Amino acid sequence: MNIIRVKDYDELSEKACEILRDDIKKSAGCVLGLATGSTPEGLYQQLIEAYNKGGISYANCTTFNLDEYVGLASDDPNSYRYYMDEKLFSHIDLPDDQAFLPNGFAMDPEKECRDYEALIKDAGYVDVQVLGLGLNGHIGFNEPGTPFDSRTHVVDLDESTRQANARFFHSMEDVPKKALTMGIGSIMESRKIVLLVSGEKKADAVKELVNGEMTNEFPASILQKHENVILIADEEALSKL
Ligand SMILES: O=P(O)(O)OC[C@H]1O[C@](O)(CO)[C@@H](O)[C@@H]1O
Repeated sequence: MNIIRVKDYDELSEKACEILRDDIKKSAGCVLGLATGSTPEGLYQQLIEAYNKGGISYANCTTFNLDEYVGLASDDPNSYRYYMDEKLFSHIDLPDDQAFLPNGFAMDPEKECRDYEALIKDAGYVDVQVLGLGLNGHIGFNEPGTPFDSRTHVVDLDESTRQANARFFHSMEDVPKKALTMGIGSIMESRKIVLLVSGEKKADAVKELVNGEMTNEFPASILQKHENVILIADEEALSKL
């Protein structure tokens, strides 16, 4: 794992933007894997700024997001589709029909998961996947105990994950109990992974990620096995290494 140490969150966002921008420029048909949560927000802002300066186009890119809550419509401000539209898609020239997220409102969620896998395969798999890190080591919504070879699937969210995300909802009861997520096996097929971690509260998780044993009780530990992972982390997140 290649670790890039940065001073703070702003530098983390700039560094991640540089990497993605170079990949997008290198391959016009770049397939991007995208994440939600608080951590990539700065990256998306940077990407918008870079786009506004010119010289970069998403017209031939395809994007696949990691996950989506079950039961939230795309116009629900807490859905990840809404998040992506607001924070990135509506500001760049990525065509709507090239931006994919699992449909949390699908009538048949299992079929939706199979179809999502097929779409990723048809696109030639993900070139560069952006990832955040959950406090319990989750990647996407793959909670502890998820098999390393899992494909896109429906998950019951951990109570700790629901609590961590409750800040976005009116009350704890409003936080969905299920989600659709790309599996760990699906994530591992990405050619390159850019993992973003910021802040002191993630320091224990980073220590486990880098020095812990590889176990599905800490899903992100599988990344030790991937040949092309770049961890961009700030000083606080790296403070326990
Ligand atoms: O960046 P945050 O908000 O700390 O979230 C970390 C991870 O948790 C999730 O938000 C899911 O709980 C992921 O989407 C994200 O990668």
